[in-house]
Amino acid sequence: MNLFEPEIDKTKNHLPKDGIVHYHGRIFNQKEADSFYENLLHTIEWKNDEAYIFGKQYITKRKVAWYGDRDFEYTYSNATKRALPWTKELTDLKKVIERESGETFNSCLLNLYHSGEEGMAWHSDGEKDLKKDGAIASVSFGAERKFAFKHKETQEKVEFLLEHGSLLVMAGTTQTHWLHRLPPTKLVKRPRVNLTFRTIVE
Ligand SMILES: O=C(O)CCC(=O)C(=O)O
Ligand SMILES: [Fe+2]
Repeated sequence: MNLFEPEIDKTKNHLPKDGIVHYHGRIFNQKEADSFYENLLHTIEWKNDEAYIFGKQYITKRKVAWYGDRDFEYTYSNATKRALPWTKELTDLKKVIERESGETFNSCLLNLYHSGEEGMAWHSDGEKDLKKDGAIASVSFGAERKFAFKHKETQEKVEFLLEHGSLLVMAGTTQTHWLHRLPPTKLVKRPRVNLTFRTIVE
């Protein structure tokens, strides 16, 4: 037992109702996490995201990339994207995440936030291409950032600090009843890479 780091209960549901969120904490040690972080920054085909809102095109500062088992098409914010084939590191990472979470995934959306000024607004990942109530595994590398859930009716909030090399799993009816966001902050200057492993239905 480590007396200095609090034990994390990976089986604890952090949502009080209407969904399941498990936080596994840091599942990679410092060296492994540093290595994935550097590797992902340099090997992923990062692109600025585009969204169409009321027909007007917006380009995000945050960069994104999408990988999958096949060249899936995936639509959100009225823009259609096509998945790239898994890289060696993503395949390795996916295996570890599937073992740790007990779930399987066929695609991954990656986000690169250059600093705390970039975040993601309240949303849920309930697009029609996604498996209904399918688990989403969120892996974080780089700067530690706050991550929040808000219940769609009661506005109840649950917050996390997503650490370097950590895993958070959203499951059950989480996307139906809860929103989540990555709040922007002036306090964080370093980049963060996030991967969300998902299941697309064909
Ligand atoms: O960066 C994060 O931690 C969350 C990303 C997210 O919610 C998404 O890609 O749908
Ligand atoms: Fe999301």
